[in-house]
Amino acid sequence: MSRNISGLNGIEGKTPFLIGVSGGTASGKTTVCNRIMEKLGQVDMDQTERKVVCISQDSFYRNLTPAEIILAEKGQFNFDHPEAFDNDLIFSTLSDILAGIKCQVPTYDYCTHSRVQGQSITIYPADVVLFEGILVFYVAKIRDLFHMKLFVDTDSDTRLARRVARDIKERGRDLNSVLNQYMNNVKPAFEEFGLPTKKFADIIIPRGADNSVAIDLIVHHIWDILHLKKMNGAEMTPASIQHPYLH
Ligand SMILES: [N-]=[N+]=N[C@@H]1[C@H](O)[C@@H](CO)O[C@H]1n1ccc(=O)[nH]c1=O
Repeated sequence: MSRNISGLNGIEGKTPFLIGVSGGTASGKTTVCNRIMEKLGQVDMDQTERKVVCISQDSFYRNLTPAEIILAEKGQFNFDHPEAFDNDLIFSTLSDILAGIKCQVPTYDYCTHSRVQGQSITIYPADVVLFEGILVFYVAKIRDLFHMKLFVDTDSDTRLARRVARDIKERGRDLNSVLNQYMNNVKPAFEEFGLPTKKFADIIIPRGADNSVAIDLIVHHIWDILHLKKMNGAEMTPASIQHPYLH
């Protein structure tokens, strides 16, 4: 989802500030991204037009083989495993985004467990790009692309309650299949693959989108970095602010 916080003006060729947002299923990753986009608009009103874009890792689920589709329809395919994603496509797409190149992102359908043929979302060059998902920090070459890494740390019982409500309401599931999938795949995969990536985060956000103090701090830091970059980057940067985005 892309949001123009003050008018469309993606800057061709400029390197966007790339933020990775990870956390367990239903931890509030997407809501945190939306709060950051909204608040950046409020903080940044006096700046030149700035474009902020949010992309989901779920858009990059790989195509399944016919046998895997059958497993998925029985709730037995592990969508929480790193190999469920097209990681090479994620890497090449984020690399294009960092080069300021317009690119396409696939459209994924949770009900058919497959990409919608012939449909994609165009991502135009932006100032800030958020990339959110359960395993965005798992693959090192992808993890190393981010200028900032956030981990949304929400209690697992809260996440399960939200997940049950969401999957029944939005993804056409029944209670038993959601709980079985959670116990057999989602929970063990998060403990084996997702939780260990918390150590790569620059900022861990307890309670997710409810934590307005953390989100305000993050938004003001993003604004400072963008503002310093606009003031011709490193030579204007106080020694106290050393950030890879500025060099
Ligand atoms: N099952 N399961 N878990 C994954 C994962 O926890 C979550 C990631 O947003 O979406 C779920 N997911 C992904 C693809 C899909 O076709 N169906 C689905 O339920």
